Amino acid sequence: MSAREYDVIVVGAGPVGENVADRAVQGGLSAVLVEAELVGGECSYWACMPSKALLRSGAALRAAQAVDGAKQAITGTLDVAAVLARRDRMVHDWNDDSQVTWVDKAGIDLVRGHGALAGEKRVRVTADDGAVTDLVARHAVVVCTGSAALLPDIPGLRAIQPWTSREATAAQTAPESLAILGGGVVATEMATAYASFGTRVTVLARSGLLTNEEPFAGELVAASLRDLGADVRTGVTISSARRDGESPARLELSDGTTLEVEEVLVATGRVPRTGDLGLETVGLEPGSWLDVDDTLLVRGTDWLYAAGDVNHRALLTHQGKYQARAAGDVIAARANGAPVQDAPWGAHVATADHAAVPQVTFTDPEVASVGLTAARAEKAGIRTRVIDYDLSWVAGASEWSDDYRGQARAVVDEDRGVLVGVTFVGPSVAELLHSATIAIVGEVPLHRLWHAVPSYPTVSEVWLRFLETYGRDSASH
Ligand SMILES: Cc1cc2nc3c(=O)[nH]c(=O)nc-3n(C[C@H](O)[C@H](O)[C@H](O)COP(=O)(O)OP(=O)(O)OC[C@H]3O[C@@H](n4cnc5c(N)ncnc54)[C@H](O)[C@@H]3O)c2cc1C
Ligand SMILES: NC(=O)c1ccc[n+]([C@@H]2O[C@H](COP(=O)([O-])OP(=O)(O)OC[C@H]3O[C@@H](n4cnc5c(N)ncnc54)[C@H](O)[C@@H]3O)[C@@H](O)[C@H]2O)c1
Repeated sequence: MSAREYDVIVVGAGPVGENVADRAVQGGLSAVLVEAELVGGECSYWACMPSKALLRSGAALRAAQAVDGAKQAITGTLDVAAVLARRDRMVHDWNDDSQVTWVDKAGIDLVRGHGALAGEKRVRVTADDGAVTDLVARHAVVVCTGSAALLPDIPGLRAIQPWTSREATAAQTAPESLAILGGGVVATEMATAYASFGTRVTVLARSGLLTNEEPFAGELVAASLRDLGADVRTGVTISSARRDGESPARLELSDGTTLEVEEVLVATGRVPRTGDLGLETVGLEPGSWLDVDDTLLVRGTDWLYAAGDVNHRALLTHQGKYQARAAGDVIAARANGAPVQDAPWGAHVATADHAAVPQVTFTDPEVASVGLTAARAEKAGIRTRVIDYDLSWVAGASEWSDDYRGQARAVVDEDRGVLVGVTFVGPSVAELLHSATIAIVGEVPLHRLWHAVPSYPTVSEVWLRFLETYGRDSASH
């Protein structure tokens, strides 16, 4: 059977693959998506969307409980079955019909099955029933296969069939008890969700919580998890695990204690989904993250691109979709012989991956950060000044809640007079973050930020407090 030919073949129809194909088609090219599971990927069905749905109801309840007058109206507790049903609606009951309709309308072809490289510009797709479709690309193959949960090599751990993020986000009931291994984003979000369901949660974090963030972020999240009833243990990990039949899992911990729990969630990071991708047919190492340049081209090739989690630049949907726009557009530009804008901040490069990656962790309080932490900025050799501000001191915070707890930090590059990092920790700070992203990407000088006046009384007045704390030269003259 002869191979079907397209300008661009995209392997993996998660949020990133969908966007690469869309941009390529908008650039006048033909594109095909290859998908082994559900169109929409991990993000739509087992990650961003279901996890946020599991968190939102508890956050809404606690927000109302923090305001006198509203709290008196609350007489019940979280309805866990209703939360899970809302999550089911959010993931369309794990049915991808609506996304397939979008792909079709966007003018993108779809081939279902497992895709693997079969030499330069060639992809072989094997469907569940064993049927094989061979594809050949005129211009580019783009790998957007994402990542999967990493299971550390701990004796007995695999045998007890622990939950990963997939089982935690797709659960149909809340277990009575849950141990969570890890202190990162998945661990803290799922600890928040399950603790609010009434599950007895134990977090086992070998270092602190959210150690990639400013130190106060993990401290505030740990305190609030404890308020929710979770047992947060740091400096400890699982040494071995065992489960007999249907009985609880028995965990031996590194501090010599034991823990018996109904379920164990392993949230210790990700591995690339490249193990069975045929990388060896093009001289690359199976199972490795794909190293790309700023146009998302895999180094050492002129036809293979990788975008999203699989290139390990920033494991976030929005950042992967940003890369996808650059990749789809640069493939079209190169195919059409149009100029390539690959200078920093050009249309065809993912410069923000290095300078301004925004991330919100939807714990309670939320952690919203962009750019460098103070420690990272210092390590990068930037002459910094750190501005700290207690978010509860702004008028908007006291209006928002009767017990507002939050903290904010801005990191200034003293030589350039611009911000290089901002972190907000507090209730509902997620929506504040984009202001900081714009300030960093736009390299807005601090003296100009004085003219960006935040509305009174909103939490965004923290921007004015940052500036007042930093000081204004003209005040002393
Ligand atoms: C619990 C959890 C919560 C998260 N929450 C957020 C959040 O709130 N916000 C955020 O920005 N990020 C979040 N993330 C991260 C986010 O899910 C990922 O960054 C995002 O899904 C990456 O998109 P992607 O398209 O690169 O990969 P994926 O979404 O993983 O999609 C890859 C697709 O490729 C397919 N595929 C893989 N191999 C093959 C193959 N060989 N052939 C054919 N198809 C293949 C897969 O089936 C899948 O559909 C979360 C992650 C987790 C685990
Ligand atoms: N809201 C969001 O944007 C969101 C939500 C969930 C996940 N994500 C993304 O998904 C990715 C994966 O999240 P994650 O939480 O799995 O990874 P992570 O890298 O955030 O955290 C991993 C945690 O596991 C610990 N760990 C690693 N190996 C271990 C071991 N062998 N034993 C014990 N502990 C170990 C680390 O110390 C760390 O605390 C992240 O990069 C994150 O950005 C984003």
